[in-house]
Amino acid sequence: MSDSSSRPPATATPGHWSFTRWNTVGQLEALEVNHPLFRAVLFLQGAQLTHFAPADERNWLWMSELARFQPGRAIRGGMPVCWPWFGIPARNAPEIRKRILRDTPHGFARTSLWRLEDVRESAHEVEISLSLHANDEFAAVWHGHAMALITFSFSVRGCQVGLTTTNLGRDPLAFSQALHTYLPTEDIVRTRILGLGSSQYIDTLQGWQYVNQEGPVYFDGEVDRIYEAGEPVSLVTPGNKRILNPVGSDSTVVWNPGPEKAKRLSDFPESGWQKMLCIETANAASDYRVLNEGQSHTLGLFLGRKGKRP
Ligand SMILES: O=P(O)(O)OC[C@H]1O[C@H](O)[C@H](O)[C@@H](O)[C@@H]1O
Repeated sequence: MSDSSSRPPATATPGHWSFTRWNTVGQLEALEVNHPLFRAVLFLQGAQLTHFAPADERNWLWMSELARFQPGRAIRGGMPVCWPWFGIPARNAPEIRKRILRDTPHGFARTSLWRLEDVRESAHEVEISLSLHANDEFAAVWHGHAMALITFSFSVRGCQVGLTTTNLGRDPLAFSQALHTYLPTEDIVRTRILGLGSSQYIDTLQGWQYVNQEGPVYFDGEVDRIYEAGEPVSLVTPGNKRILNPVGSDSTVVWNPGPEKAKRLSDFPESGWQKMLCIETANAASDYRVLNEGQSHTLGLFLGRKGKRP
């Protein structure tokens, strides 16, 4: 269900662009970028990217065929923004937990309406910025005052994302977060991640104990790990090689629900776990951040082809 037009939704700043237009998908507004060199789809809800690919290539992001596009409902797939906390509140540091008033995972940014700040287009690149002002409007959910500004830069080389958090409150702000990238694979058991080989991880499925990673990460069933590493990683699937270079991150979450959890997940096909995985560029577990009044921190990533740099 999609209605393409260049008419902005009532809440958005109008703009005149060559490659970017408004599109309604289900009940949500999205910006659709159809540049001669690449295509992208970015939702105002959650500032969630659901599609990025160079022209004539398939989506570099995995999207659930059961995803629903409804106000207040997390979109299953693409690149959800987990902010201002990652994971379940109970597993966050006390300074983060004390600000959380509703027991929902991954914060409220992914289900909130972001504001379009800017669209900048050129012959080689399109940049889109959106903001979320977390103030009294979120007082029932979270106690704090902060601004999130996210910028996506799309080019034929790949997709760059920068999420800057600024503490607008007086007290120190502790927060955790992730750019929760869903990636496709042709076959999860023939998929591996390189670059995490000399780190340790928290295995959330084994009582949150620390485990040393040796060699590439392989998948054979459910995987849910927080690596204490912010190094560039490579994803090698039977058909593709991608790189994911983090910025401002010292933790990387690797997740695949496996066959049992797949049945319990919302908007997720039962066999979907065989065709996807998540590599989440994060500030999670002990890598959470604290900002004093007026300070900012940027978490970012570059998703590209292996062997090519931004
Ligand atoms: O179902 P969601 O709230 O979107 O969470 C999906 C997944 O996100 C992260 O990767 C967590 O580590 C997982 O434990 C969780 O299942």
